[in-house]
Amino acid sequence: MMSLVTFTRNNALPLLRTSITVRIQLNSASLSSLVRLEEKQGYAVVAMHKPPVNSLSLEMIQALSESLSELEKNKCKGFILTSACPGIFSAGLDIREMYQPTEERLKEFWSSLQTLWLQLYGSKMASVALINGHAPAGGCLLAMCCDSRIMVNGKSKIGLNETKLGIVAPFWFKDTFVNTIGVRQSERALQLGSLFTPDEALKIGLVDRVLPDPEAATAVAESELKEFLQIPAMARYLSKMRIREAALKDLLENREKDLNTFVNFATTDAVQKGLGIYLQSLAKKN
Ligand SMILES: CC/C=C\C/C=C\CCC/C=C/CC(=O)SCCNC(=O)CCNC(=O)[C@H](O)C(C)(C)COP(=O)(O)OP(=O)(O)OC[C@H]1O[C@@H](n2cnc3c(N)ncnc32)[C@H](O)[C@@H]1OP(=O)(O)O
Repeated sequence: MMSLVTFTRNNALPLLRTSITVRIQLNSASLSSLVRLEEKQGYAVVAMHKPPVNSLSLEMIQALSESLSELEKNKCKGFILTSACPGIFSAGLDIREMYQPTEERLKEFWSSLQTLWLQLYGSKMASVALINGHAPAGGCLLAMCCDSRIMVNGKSKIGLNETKLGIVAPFWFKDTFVNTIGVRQSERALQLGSLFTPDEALKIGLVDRVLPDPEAATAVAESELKEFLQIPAMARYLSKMRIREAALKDLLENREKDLNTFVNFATTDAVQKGLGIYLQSLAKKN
């Protein structure tokens, strides 16, 4: 099967004062076609490609994890996380993974998501989310794990809308949200399941910049990442950890408990009924 992973190589010069030449030798053959990796000068672009909406299925989550591991293995210093599906960053968790699941797959799904979050939120690499479309729930979580968020203006929305589906954002989603926009805004938005327009998101600090079109947003994402990469890497990473380490530690110490809570909660009749109705409403739209 042809791999959709695109990989262009060039003679990269180091961007980091503290780094040696950043040369990413991606093992594209072993990577999934769900994520496109592209090498740029001293950083990488990680583009989700699971049409139509980049929903985070088990395979997609694992593909993202593998891509990050590949970058780490190659001593990549930074990356831009974006989407190769027009108008969509990510529709969040694939709801079909949670609806009428087998227990075995549901556990693997959640455990893989925990791993991805630990990897992304605790990453030594600098990262910028280039949010070029809708980013509800898990999509918003991915963006919040990055060090900076650049959003393209338009009709897309971003936020943690879990309550609208009758489900509850886990504590580590909440921690990430609170660390990004603060306690009061989080408390309100989590309860209401608010989805924000780019300008609203900018106002509450959920995104850092809003640009009128994808080209302008890409240019700003690149310059933003370069700014992060110019800071001595260890100092930058340890400063990030000052904010994030408590949340990371909390999940690391409570992984099993969180997994059981999720499985028990997701498989209740009420949640299954709610997810079924939500899936139908998405299908009816079309
Ligand atoms: C006590 C508590 C303890 C523990 C917690 C326990 C459990 C809770 C875990 C909670 C975590 C949840 C995080 C999540 O991410 S939940 C997912 C939330 N996502 C959404 O609500 C987004 C839904 N989708 C949309 O709103 C739109 O699709 C979107 C705006 C993204 C794009 O709109 P567009 O018009 O462009 O596309 P659509 O026609 O709507 O969709 C195209 C097809 O894609 C399917 N689809 C969309 N989203 C999803 C999804 N998230 N999962 C699976 N499938 C999805 C949609 O049905 C269409 O399919 P077809 O009709 O073409 O077959």
